[in-house]
This record gives sequence, structure tokens and C-alpha cells, in this order.
Amino acid sequence: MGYFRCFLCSYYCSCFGDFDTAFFDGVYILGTGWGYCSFSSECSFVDSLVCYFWNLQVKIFGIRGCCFGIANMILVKRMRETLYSSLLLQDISFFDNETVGDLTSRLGADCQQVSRVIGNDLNLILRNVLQGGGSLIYLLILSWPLGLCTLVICSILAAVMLRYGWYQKKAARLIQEVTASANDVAQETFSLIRTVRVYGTEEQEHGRYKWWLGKLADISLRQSAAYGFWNFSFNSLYHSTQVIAVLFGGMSILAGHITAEKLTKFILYSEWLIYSTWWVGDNVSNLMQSVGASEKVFNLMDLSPSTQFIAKGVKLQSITGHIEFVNVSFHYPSRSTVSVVQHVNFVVHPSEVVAIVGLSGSGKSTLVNLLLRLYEPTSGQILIDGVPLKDLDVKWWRERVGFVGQEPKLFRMDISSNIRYGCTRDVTQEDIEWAAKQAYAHDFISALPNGYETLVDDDLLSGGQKQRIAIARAILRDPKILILDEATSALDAESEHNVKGVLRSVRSDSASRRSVIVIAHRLSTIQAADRIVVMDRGQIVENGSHRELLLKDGLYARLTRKQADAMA
Ligand SMILES: Nc1ncnc2c1ncn2[C@@H]1O[C@H](COP(=O)(O)OP(=O)(O)OP(=O)(O)O)[C@@H](O)[C@H]1O
Repeated sequence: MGYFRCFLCSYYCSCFGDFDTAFFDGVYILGTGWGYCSFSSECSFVDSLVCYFWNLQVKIFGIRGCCFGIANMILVKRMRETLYSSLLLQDISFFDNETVGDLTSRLGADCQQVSRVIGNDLNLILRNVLQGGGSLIYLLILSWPLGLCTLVICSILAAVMLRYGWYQKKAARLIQEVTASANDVAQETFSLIRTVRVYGTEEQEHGRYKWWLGKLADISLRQSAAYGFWNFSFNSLYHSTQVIAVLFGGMSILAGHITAEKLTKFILYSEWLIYSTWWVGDNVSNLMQSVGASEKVFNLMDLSPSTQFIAKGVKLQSITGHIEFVNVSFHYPSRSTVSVVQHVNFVVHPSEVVAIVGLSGSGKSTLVNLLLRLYEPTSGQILIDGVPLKDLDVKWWRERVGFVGQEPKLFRMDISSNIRYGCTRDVTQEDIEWAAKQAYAHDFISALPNGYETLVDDDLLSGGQKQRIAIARAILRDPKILILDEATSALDAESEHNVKGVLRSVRSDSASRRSVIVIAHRLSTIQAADRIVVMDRGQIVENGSHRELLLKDGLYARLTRKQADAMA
């Protein structure tokens, strides 16, 4: 019996808390964090030794903490992975509505919050519920009227805590939104630091960030006030249990209903109970905070991927490069009332070079976005070799398209890796250098201290150098369809002339010739195109060769004259 009691006591001590002193039905245990078990009159030496090792085992190996830690680590890793891949597979229009700061906050701080729930809060809640439950049972056994009084006080405490937890959840959500907005401001300012410096808007940017920090401080202030109220409630209720215990317990002793020893035990256990309630409440409010923080994370994780990635599309045996826009209209999802492209019809024949020109904002890049399937037409369709583009396997299609955009972006990696980026075939260093030579990038790359191994990012090279690397990237893919959206605007005239010749056909045999769509504002550079499509306010207004369009004397002729006048 002594062994059993001693075992229970030490197990209780080791599992439910690091108590300095614990009473259990007359057995006096000196328990510390290491589960040191003292000898009592009822425990034999062997009993105490077994209990001691049991405690040691629980504490040293920290089975419970270790399990929670591992579960937490696995879960957070999976969460981050799932969230990241869920975001990567969203439609481009999703990113039009979300900010980078917000998404990175979700991946970083928010996932960390969830980790805290799993690793700490749940663990502590479990421990304290067990400890509080044990104390309550023992209190009721000691004296049920006093036990019930303590239970009522704990219930009030629990009610205050629930309210406090609800408030914390709301505050956490607000804090997250405001933090994400502050992050956005900082991210934007640092990425546009050159513009900020040139326009001298450091103070203005500081003010913008400070405004969000002020909002954050405001919410935190209210959170602190709520915490103060909560703490006050706890202290008042905690002391009232002691007052009740001493008052009624003292009267019961005088009446001879309970002994002084029982009252001492009662006070100690009621302290345990109320502290357990406090801990549970505190952890539940943390849990609520984390739930508030993780709600958006879970919503984002639940998003289904873009239909492009779900649908199993057609992979053609070969592709000639015949592109046809059939009555295509489109509006961006974020501006559903503004039609950006209206009833567009035109054809690009295999190996043809077609230039798209027009005033700024007339919808040229939008046509390219549709061809790349970054967005789907609102009506009409695009046919590739007679097959609707939306029926093609999106990965297969993109592997066959080379694209150089207006402002090429480089990844923070070496130049070789940047040129190789997205290339699905095996390429050697010679292939990379060959592509760089074609793009007239080899000379400047070789002049860099580490040559092709030089680490670059979006800020470390000139606009023209970045364009050359992006062109080399496109050339290396050897695509059947090449799209150049102001791809050579930052090159000097000579390089532009040379690069354009290369882009039209990297190899001279006709099998390797490609269809090229080129968008350019500098009209002198597209005169040699097989055909020129002229756009105005989302519609095609002219279509023909340079000579034919000049004879028409329409928008194209007007634009050409204006550019010639400006040069003069
Ligand atoms: N992601 C977007 N969301 C909403 N509207 C957009 C988006 N991208 C472009 N637009 C709008 O669509 C219209 C056409 O833009 P687009 O970029 O196609 O013009 P563009 O002819 O290529 O102009 P530029 O010659 O200046 O590059 C513009 O009015 C622009 O504001």
C-alpha cells in the first residue's frame, strides 16, 4: 500500500508539475523537478527508489515534452510546405489582390504562432487540466461544501477567462493585419529605396511606417488593459478562496467538523486548483490568439489550386507555331467593369515575326499575358496549331514558349543559374556561354570578378545587362514561340540590332525557325517585322506590313511621323 501511494504521489508530482511540496492522503512527499521522493513512515526504501527512478525517467527523457516538440516540428514544417505550395499554384489574379508582405507574414510569424499552440499551449493545458481535476476531486473528498465554494469561484474565473480569450482572438487577428500592413510598407520602401532616396521621401516613408506602428501600439495597449483586468480578477478570486477557506474552515474546526491538518491540506489543494484554472485560462487565451492568427493561414491552405494545374491538358506531338486569336475579349478580375481587350482577331503564321504596337495602356502586354495563360480570356479563344490553348497542358505549353518581359527580373543566384532558370533540357556550361554570346552578354559577364559564378540579384546589374541575361535565358530554351515585350528597350542601338537578328532564328535551318511576337515602342526597330498589328484602346485598328500601314496613313503612320519628328 505504501509503495502504491508513494508511486502515485511521485507520478503525480512528476507529471503534473514541479511542486515543492505535495500531500497525498497522509503521505508526505518532497517532490522537486527531478522527482526527489523523500522517505515517509509509510514508504519503504525500495518503494522510494522505484518512485525516484520512475520520476527520473519521466523528467530526464521528458517524454511528453519531447513528443509535443517533435509533433510541433513536423506539423509546422508540413504547414509551411502546404501553404507555400498552395500559394504557388494560385491564379495570377490571386496575387493581384494580395500583398507580398501579407503572404510572407502568413508563412513566417503566423505558422510560428501555430507552432506555439502545439508545442506549448496544448501541452500546458493538458497538464493543468489533469492537475486541477485531481485537486478538485481531493478537495471534494476533504470537505464537499468548501470544495463546492472553490469550484464556484473557479467557474467565475473560467467565465472571465473565456471572455478574455475571445478578446485575445479578436486582438490577434487585428494585430496580424496591422503587422502585415506595416511589413508591406517596409518591404515596399526597401525595394524602392533608390526612388525614396532620389525624391527625398525618407521622412514621409518613416511617417507611413510609424502610423502603422501607432495602430499596433494602440491595439497592444488595449490588450494590456484587458490583461490587467484579467489579472485583477484572478487575484481577487484567488484571495477570496483563501478567505473563504480560512473563515469557513476555521469555523468548521471550532465546530469539530474537520481537523487543522485537513484545513492546511485544503488550502494547499485549493491553491493548486485555482492556479491550474489560471494556467488553463492563460493558455486557452494564448490558444485563442493563435487560432485568430492561424485562421487566415488555414483558409489559404484550403484554397484549391488554379484549374490550369488540375486539368490534364493535351500535349501535341509537335508544334509549328501557328497562333490565332479568335474574337478574344478580356477584363482583369480586379477591374471587372473595364474591358481591356475587345474582340481581338489576328493570326501569327509559323516562323512569322509579328509586331504589336500602340499607345501605352492599349492592351499589348495583356495579349501576351493571355497567350502565356497568366489569365484566361473572358470570351473568345486562342488557338495553337488549331487546338484551343485552354485545352493544352499548361506546363507543356510554357516549355515551348520563350518570354522576355519589359523589366526582366533576376533571382538571387549566380549568372549561370539565372540563364539556366526554367530550362527543362540538360544544358552544359558551354551551352550557357553560347546563349550568353548570342545575347551579347558574354563580354560583360566575363569581365565580372567571378564571371558566370557571380552572384546577382535584381539590383546588382544595369537594366541592359539584365535584359541580355533574360534574352540568353530565352535563347537557351530554344522555344518554338518567342515573345518579346519591350525586351530590348534598354539595349544600345547596335546591340539591339544584333540581338534581334539572333532572336528571330538562333540556328539557320528552317526546322528551328520560330514564330516571334514582338512589342516595341521604338517603331524603327520593328519595321522589318513580317506584319505589324496596331492596337488602340483594346482593339486592333490596323494590320499589315510597315509599307502598307504607311500607305494607309492611319494611327501607325501618325505614330511613326511623331517619333521621327521627336528624333529630329
Ligand atoms: N493586373 C492588372 N489588373 C488590372 N488592370 C490591369 C492589370 N494590368 C494591366 N492593367 C490595365 O490594363 C490596361 C492595358 O494594360 P497593358 O499593360 O496591356 O497595356 P500596354 O499596351 O502593354 O501598355 P505599355 O505599352 O505601357 O506597356 C491598362 O489600362 C492597365 O491599367
